[in-house]
Order: sequence, then C-alpha cells, then structure tokens
Amino acid sequence: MRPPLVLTVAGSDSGGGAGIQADLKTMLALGTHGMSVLTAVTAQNSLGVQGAWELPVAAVRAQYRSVVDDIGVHAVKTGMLSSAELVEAVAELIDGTDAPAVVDPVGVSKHGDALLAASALDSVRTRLLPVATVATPNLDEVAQLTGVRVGSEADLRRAASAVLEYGPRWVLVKGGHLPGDAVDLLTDGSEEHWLRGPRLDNRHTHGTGCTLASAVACGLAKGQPVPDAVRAAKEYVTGAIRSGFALGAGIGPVDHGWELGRPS
Ligand SMILES: Nc1ncnc2c1ncn2[C@@H]1O[C@H](COP(=O)(O)OP(=O)(O)O)[C@@H](O)[C@H]1O
Ligand SMILES: Cc1ncc(COP(=O)(O)OP(=O)(O)O)c(N)n1
Repeated sequence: MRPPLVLTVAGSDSGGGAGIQADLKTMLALGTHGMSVLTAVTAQNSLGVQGAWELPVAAVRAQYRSVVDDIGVHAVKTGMLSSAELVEAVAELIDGTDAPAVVDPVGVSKHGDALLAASALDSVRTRLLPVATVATPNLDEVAQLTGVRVGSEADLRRAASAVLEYGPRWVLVKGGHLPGDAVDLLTDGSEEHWLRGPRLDNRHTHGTGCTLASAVACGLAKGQPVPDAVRAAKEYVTGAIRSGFALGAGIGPVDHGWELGRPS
C-alpha cells in the first residue's frame, strides 16, 4: 500500500541533526514517504553553522514542481528558507498546492547562527504565514516576527494571538526555551490545546524544532485533525529528546529512531 506523501522544503544540515536530514528521518520513522526540496546547503556540526549557501529560486521551483506534478503530496513542511525571494517563491508554490502546510519559520539556529535574512521577515509575515495550516514558531521567532517577548507560560497566549494576526489557520507556540515543563500552546483563536511535556535534562537537543514540525506534517498527511497530529508529534519529539545522544564536541542530535531501540 502507498504510504502518505510528505514534502519538506528546507535547508541541508551536513551534521544530520536538523534541516532536511531531520525531516526525512522523522518521515521515515512515522511511516510516511519523505520527499525534499532543498533551499540551501549549510556546513554545520555540533558546534554551529560554519557556512551557508542558498540555491537559486529557479532550482527550488523546479524541485517542487517535479515532486508535486508527478508524485503528488499529502502535506508540506517548510524550514530554512534563507531569503525574501525564496520565502515568496515557496509561499506561492504552497498557495497553489491542495495540501496542508506546516510552516516552521526558522530564523536562528540553537547556536545563534542566522538561517533567515533580516530582510526576509516581512515576507514571512505577509506571504508565508497566511498560507500556513499550522505555524510552529519558537519564542525567538515569535519575538522576531511580532515583537512579543515571552518570559513565562502566562505570555504564551498573547504570543499565539500575535502570530495568528498574520493569518495561519493554527499556531503552535513552542515554549521549549522557557524553564520548567516543556509547554507548548496550540490554538486557532477559538480552541486552545496546552501540550505539557516533562523538561528533559539532556543537552543533546539539536533538531527539536524541525523534528516536531515534520512530525506534525506526517500526522496531517495521514488525515489526522490538527490537534491530534500535534499531540502525536509532541510525544514523538519528547521521545527523541529523551534519547538524544552526544556527537562531536557540542550539542548532539535528538534520536529520530528512538522507537526502534538501539543495541547497547
Ligand atoms: N529539554 C527539553 N525537554 C523536553 N522537551 C523539550 C526540551 N526542549 C525543547 N522541548 C520541546 O521540543 C519541541 C521543540 O521546541 P523548541 O526547542 O523550543 O524549538 P526550536 O528547535 O525551534 O527552538 C517543543 O515541543 C518543546 O517543548
Ligand atoms: C539547515 C537547518 N535548518 C534548520 C535548523 C534549525 O533547526 P532546529 O530544529 O530549530 O534545531 P536547532 O538548530 O535549534 O538545534 C538548522 N539548525 N539547520
């Protein structure tokens, strides 16, 4: 039987913990067929991003059309889009595709390296967020996009409302950077779903955001309603963080294959 088809439009992380690599591993782990449109290449490892190179808009459009026009797609996920030109091209492609879209508005890596030009923020607000079925900003991305600074769980509702102003159907504000429980808020402005996970004491968390957004896209591709897809994705990323492992000298990746178990 044909598995659900999920497409990631994102950048490459040479270290394999985030970006396209995290997305495709998540898609395999969750029983879907993963496909990719590469937007940029990064030289990246456990210590940070050492270099980044964008692909031309024409190359991004061509990859997208190749996949969607022949194979088809049940859900799209976006990650690193790098520039205003790429953000606008991808927003237009998504707008013309009959599939839900999970938009992870990736701005800065865990190490503080910029993955999106400052000049692209307005295109994210006005072009990309309006075509999102679910937007999944972390707290730094909420601040960049809306100016709302979240200092505690109580601020998450205000942050979510500010993002919803730009037009995504749902927003999942990730509270992973707050102290205490790992609490995220999913809302469409009328329903609210609080997702509370234990704070795991593991520094090897590279790729959490990409993994969560891809897992949501997998659920949507399977036909799950947004709240169910997000709940399942939160469980998957929590397991992946619990099993995150050391690699290199810095922050290691989450374990996308945690449900498979590993020989000790
Ligand atoms: N130490 C942690 N323990 C448990 N869950 C975490 C931890 N860090 C992040 N999370 C969860 O991982 C997901 C991704 O969040 P976050 O790390 O904030 O995203 P990003 O990678 O975009 O910065 C969220 O569900 C968040 O609550
Ligand atoms: C190529 C690329 N895309 C996205 C990210 C950010 O990934 P994220 O899951 O938010 O993980 P951290 O960087 O926060 O660990 C990336 N680093 N590289």
